[in-house]
Amino acid sequence: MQPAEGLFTRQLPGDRFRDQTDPVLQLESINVNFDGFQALTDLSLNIGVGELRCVIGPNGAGKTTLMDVITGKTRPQSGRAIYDQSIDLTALEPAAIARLGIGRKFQKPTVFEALTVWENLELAMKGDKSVWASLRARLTSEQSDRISEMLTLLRLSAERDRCAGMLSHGQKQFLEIGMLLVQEPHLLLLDEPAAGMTDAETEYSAELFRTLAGKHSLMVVEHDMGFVETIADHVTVLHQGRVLAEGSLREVQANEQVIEVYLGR
Ligand SMILES: Nc1ncnc2c1ncn2[C@@H]1O[C@H](COP(=O)(O)OP(=O)(O)OP(=O)(O)O)[C@@H](O)[C@H]1O
Repeated sequence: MQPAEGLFTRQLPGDRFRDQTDPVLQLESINVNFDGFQALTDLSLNIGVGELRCVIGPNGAGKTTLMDVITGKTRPQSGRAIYDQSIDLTALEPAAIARLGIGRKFQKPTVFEALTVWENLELAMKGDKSVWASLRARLTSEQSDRISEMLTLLRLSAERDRCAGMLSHGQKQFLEIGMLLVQEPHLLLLDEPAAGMTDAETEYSAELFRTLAGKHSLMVVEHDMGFVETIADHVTVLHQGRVLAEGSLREVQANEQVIEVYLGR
């Protein structure tokens, strides 16, 4: 079936066969063991095309390890991570996985502080060249328009010529999300994106993620339940490396085991 127009930012080989209910990512019985410590156990999880999934869980539940498996940083002892219904990510290197359209944002923003906001986006868009070669190469007018649009979306238009190091923590977080978005990812992995943001920035993050879902698939690891409540269609609760519960936030909050893990009852 043809996907809805505008659902994908760039074509993947499987696009013409799928619709929004199809998975972009299928984790199947993933096991990760670190020197005898079992960090993920038989973990299975599907993310739909255009879905916004929140992954929550107490400290040490395995959320970071899960993202590390998807991005190729950690290789599981067993299990598969099928992307685009055909590619097993567990056999690929991190750079190859990024090229397939999987972008990851870590908790701490990593922007080039000495460069301007515009230059940061320009570099991210041009990708793999060295910094100076990249900045010397001219942008096409289409690329410039795309960066301008991104600045508007991120509410950073007034900051375009400021050094990124001068931005607030929240603005740096937005800039880094923009640096991922100009690379047109299909699947975005975001680790506690609202941490350290002001209330207004958190509110805008929620609005931004809801706008991005549909066009991109998003997996958001988050501790802030208020934030999860405002963004998530679907929540997965991890505990001790396993999926403890899955469903709407209301459903998982009513789950006895989840209440026990979170509230210690
Ligand atoms: N390289 C490693 N070697 C040994 N143990 C590890 C390694 N990486 C993670 N672990 C362990 O695996 C478990 C899961 O860790 P992980 O960082 O994935 O949890 P998390 O849910 O992201 O926690 P947090 O919310 O605190 O970030 C933890 O007990 C951690 O100590």
